[in-house]
Amino acid sequence: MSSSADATTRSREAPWTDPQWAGVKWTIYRGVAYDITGFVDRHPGGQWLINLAVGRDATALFESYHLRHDVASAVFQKLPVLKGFPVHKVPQAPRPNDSQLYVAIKDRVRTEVFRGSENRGAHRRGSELAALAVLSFAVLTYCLYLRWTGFAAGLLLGVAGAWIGVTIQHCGNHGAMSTIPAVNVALGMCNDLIGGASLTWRYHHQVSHHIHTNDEALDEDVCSMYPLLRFDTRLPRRWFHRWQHLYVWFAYPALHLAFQLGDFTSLLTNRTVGAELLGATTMEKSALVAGKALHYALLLVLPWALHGGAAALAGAVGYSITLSIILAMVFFVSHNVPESKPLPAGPDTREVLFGPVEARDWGVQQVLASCSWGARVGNFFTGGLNLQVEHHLFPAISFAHYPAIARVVRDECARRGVRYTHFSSLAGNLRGFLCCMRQLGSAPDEPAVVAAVTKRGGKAE
Ligand code: HEM
Repeated sequence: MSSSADATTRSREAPWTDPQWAGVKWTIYRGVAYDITGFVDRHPGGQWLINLAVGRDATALFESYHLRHDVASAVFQKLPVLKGFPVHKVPQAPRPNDSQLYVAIKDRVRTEVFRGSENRGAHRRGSELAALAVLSFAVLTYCLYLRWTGFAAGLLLGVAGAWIGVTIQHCGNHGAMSTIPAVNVALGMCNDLIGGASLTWRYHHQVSHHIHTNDEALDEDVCSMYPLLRFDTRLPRRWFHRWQHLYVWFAYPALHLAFQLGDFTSLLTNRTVGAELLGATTMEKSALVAGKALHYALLLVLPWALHGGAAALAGAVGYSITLSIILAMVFFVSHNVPESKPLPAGPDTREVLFGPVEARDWGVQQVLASCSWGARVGNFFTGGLNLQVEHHLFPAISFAHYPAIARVVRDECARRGVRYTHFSSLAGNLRGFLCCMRQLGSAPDEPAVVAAVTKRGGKAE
C-alpha cells in the first residue's frame, strides 16, 4: 500500500518535479494555486502548521482549522496567485465548506457556544488545567521510574506517556492548546519525548487521517496496519482476519515499536504511509532525530546507568505495553464500530464514505465515520478524544469546549437526519469496536474502485 496511498502521488509532468516551481512554497485553495513562501513565517497559527499545506491542495486543512473562516480566507486576496500552475495535476482535496451540515454547525458553534469570544481566541483556551495535571503526573511517574526502575514502574510511566499522547501532544500538534503558537509547538513536541515523532505524526494524523477519515487508500490509520489488521472491506481479506478481534490485543503492544520503525523510515523516504512530508523543514527533521535521542536517553540510558541493563530493559518493556495499549484503544475505537463503516449487516453509507473524494460531503463523512462516547470526565482524561465527532469537525478548538459543541452537533445532525453515534461509556464503544473487527474479519471483499481513481491523481477517467 505504502507507495501509492498518498493523495499527492506524483506524476511525471506534475509541479513537484517541474523546475519552474522548485523554489516556491505553493499551495492550492479551491482550485487556485498560491505562493505562500513569504507568508509561512507570518502565519498566525504558526509556521509548523502552515507547512502542512505546502505542495498540496490544502482546502480541507484550511477550512477545518479556521473557525473564523472570513478572517483567514481574506489573506488569499493578498497572496501571489501562480499563473500557469498545473492545478489539474494536483489531486483535489475535499471542500468542507461545501458541506451544508458542516457550515450550519460551524455557524451555530460561533453564535451559540462562543458568542463572539472567538474573536479574542477563546476557542483555543480552556485546557490549561488539564495540561498542568497531565504534565505533573508525568513528572511524578518519571521520578518514580528513575527511583524504582523496573517493569511495574514502566507500566505506570506508560500510563503517563499515553496521557501525554492523547492530551498534550495531540492537542498541541493540532494548534488547539493555546493561542500562542510556540506553546502549541512545545506541547506538540512532547510526542517526541514519549517515543513518537511530532513531525511525522502531523502528516500522518492531520494530512492523512483527519482529511480522509476511514478512506482505505488515503487514511493512514486504515491502511498502515494491513495486512495484520483489516480495518476496511476494500482491503483484501486474508484467512487469519477472522480472528482479528481476538489477536488485536496482542498486536497493540507492538505499537510503540512500530512508531520507531515508521518514524525512521519516514525520515529516510520523506513520507509517512499516507502523506509526503512536502513542507517539512530541516529544523523539523533535526528535531525528530534529537527527540528520539532524548526519548531513549530518558527511557533507557539514564535508568541503565542508575540501575543496570536488566531493570532498564524491563522498565522500557512495561512502558511500551501500557503506552501502546492505551493509545491504540483510545484511537482505534473512534472510527471502527459497525455504525462507522459500510458493513454488509449495517446501513448503506457507501456513497458518502466510499464515493470519489471530490464528490464527498466532508462534514457528513466526519460524522458518519466517527463515534463519540461519555461526556466531561472522558473528555478530561482523553483530551477530548472521547468526543471524536466533535474533534474531527473542530480539530483546532480546545477540547474544553467539546461538551458544549457536542450539543450543537447532535441537534443539527438530528434536524438533518444524519446518524450521530454516541456510546454512554468507553466500554460500550469497545464492544462496538470488537463487533466491528469481527465483522470486518469475515466480510467479503469490496471492490476498491475509488482507490484506483484517486491513486491516479484524483481524476476519474
Ligand atoms: C494555506 C494558507 C493559510 C492561510 C492563508 C492561513 C491564514 C491564517 C490566518 C489569517 C489566521 C488568523 C485567523 C484568525 O485570527 O481567526 C490563521 C490562524 C490559524 N491557522 Fe492558518 N492559514 C493557512 C493554513 C493553515 C493550515 C494548513 C493550518 C493547519 C494545518 C492552519 C492552522 C491555523 C490555526 C490553528 C490558526 C489559529 C486558529 C484560530 O485562531 O482560529 N492554517 N491562519
